[in-house]
Amino acid sequence: MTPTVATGGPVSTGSPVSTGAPVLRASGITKKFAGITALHDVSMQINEGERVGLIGPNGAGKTTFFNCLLGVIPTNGGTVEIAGTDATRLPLHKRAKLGLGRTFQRIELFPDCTVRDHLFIAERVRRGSGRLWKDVIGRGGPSKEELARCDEVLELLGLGGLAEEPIERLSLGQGRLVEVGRALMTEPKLLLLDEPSSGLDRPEVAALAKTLEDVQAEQGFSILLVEHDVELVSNFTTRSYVLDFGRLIAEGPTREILASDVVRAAYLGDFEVAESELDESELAELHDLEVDAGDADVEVAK
Ligand SMILES: Nc1ncnc2c1ncn2[C@@H]1O[C@H](COP(=O)(O)OP(=O)(O)OP(=O)(O)O)[C@@H](O)[C@H]1O
Repeated sequence: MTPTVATGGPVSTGSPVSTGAPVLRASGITKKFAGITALHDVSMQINEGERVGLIGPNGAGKTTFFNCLLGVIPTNGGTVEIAGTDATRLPLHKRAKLGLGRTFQRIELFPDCTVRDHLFIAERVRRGSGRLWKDVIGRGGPSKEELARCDEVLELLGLGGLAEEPIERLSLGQGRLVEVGRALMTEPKLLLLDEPSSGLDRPEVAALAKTLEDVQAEQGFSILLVEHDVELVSNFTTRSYVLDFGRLIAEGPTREILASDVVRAAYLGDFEVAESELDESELAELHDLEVDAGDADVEVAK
């Protein structure tokens, strides 16, 4: 299908969005920092059970958009609806209660706490049971029920055998799964993944993607994936949105989007450099970007 350009709006392939109920509706999100408009009137809809990508060059506004959805930073305009509830004025923790879960790009775990401890703390926060003060004075150990729920999520992620391990003994890939596990304890309707492939090699990325797919199939939440790894986005998501200089320049089925001229020019165009000018690690990164998406192969000037 040939993408069409809507006047003044993003390229759209016109293919239908999944028909599940919306878990996220963001409309007209605008964010200004001193001197720059980081997001101009950006809208997005994600439906039940979808896996959606958000891509764009460095500085395009992906993290800013993510933070606006989560309520980490205030917006200068627009609305955010989570599972049918207007969340525009709600703080972070209330958006989490409505069903927004997240992982961090830089792993934010405590090195000497165990894997199970991380999930247990998330479970306490989810329940808002008011027992956190007891934890502070060392009298708030986990109940059988809480432990069972932590272990259920750890099993789901294939981390059952690592429950007692301190985080510092884990590989980066396992650490990312703990991040995911912590987010799952809040029973998200939409899981926001911030660059989960960062620092992982190809087999680790493939294993992470497979685990996420399996867990999603079991639990039915939706995923918004912010990623630089185009191969992962291409294989993992069915629809994508593309930001460039804070504007939405394309949206639609991921492979069609990646093949569109406007996206290649804005996003992949960054990589149209002579191979001879690249060092080994840059060549490896470029190789990762050579996505076979119909005619979407990245052009490399020889
Ligand atoms: N706290 C801030 N104060 C001022 N400017 C900011 C702030 N956060 C982001 N920006 C600017 O907003 C724009 C969008 O940045 P953002 O980090 O959202 O892009 P990004 O697409 O996530 O980039 P990357 O892929 O490199 O992470 C950039 O010009 C950035 O410099």
